[in-house]
Amino acid sequence: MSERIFITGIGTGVGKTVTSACVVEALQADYWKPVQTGLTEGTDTDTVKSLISNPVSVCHREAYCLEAPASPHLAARLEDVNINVKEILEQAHRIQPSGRSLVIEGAGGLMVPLTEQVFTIDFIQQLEAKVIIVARNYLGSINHALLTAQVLRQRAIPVLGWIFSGEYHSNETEVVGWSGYPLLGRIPHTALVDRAFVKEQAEKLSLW
Ligand SMILES: Nc1ncnc2c1ncn2[C@@H]1O[C@H](COP(=O)(O)OP(=O)(O)OP(=O)(O)O)[C@@H](O)[C@H]1O
Ligand SMILES: C[C@H](N)[C@H](N)CCCCCC(=O)O
Ligand SMILES: [Mg+2]
Repeated sequence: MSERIFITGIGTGVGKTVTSACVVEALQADYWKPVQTGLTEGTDTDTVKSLISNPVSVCHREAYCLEAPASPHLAARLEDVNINVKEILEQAHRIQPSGRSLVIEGAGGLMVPLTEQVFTIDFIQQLEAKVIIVARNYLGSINHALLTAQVLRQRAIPVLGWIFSGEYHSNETEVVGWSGYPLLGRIPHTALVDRAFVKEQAEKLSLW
């Protein structure tokens, strides 16, 4: 089935990339990070490439790789680059694998601006993608998680559900209940994020 699955988060640094690798592995899907910002610690694409072991998945080249570890709109401005969302959407059509899903990872959360006019949530809508929300437990995460769910519901964007990353907290169960979206799984904290861990976690996810 040729689905577009957009991996968003309740913010940045919540585990989207590791979760993307698990979803890619579980579905033998392709992976794409259209806009990468911050290059000093390597790219999410290279991270996912290093974590998947199935022979089918392809990790596609980013549409934009920007130096500054910042919002895409700002990182682009700092490099005098113009992010062209129309061209990114055209690239999405070109790379969509036939008969398999494309896992697309955003930068940060839903309201991160790609340009001064187009926010990540607008981009998701234009991609006609279904969404997986990645959440991590920290003081303040209930608010971030429910705001994310609320905006997706208000924009009638199809949501597959939640994947929680890191240590379990009882808040998870309540956030799932309050949001009305299902729990697809959780990816526990591990001392070593490697292929074996991703393969093991991929087998536990209930994605359909
Ligand atoms: N299950 C896990 N166990 C241990 N460390 C993890 C786990 N998941 C993610 N991490 C680590 O947490 C950090 C942030 O995770 P990750 O890069 O997946 O976040 P992100 O949401 O993709 O961030 P960005 O918005 O920059 O794309 C990384 O150093 C990653 O290796
Ligand atoms: C640089 C980092 N790796 C992220 N991809 C960028 C996240 C941008 C967040 C913008 C914001 O919400 O303030
Ligand atoms: Mg990432």
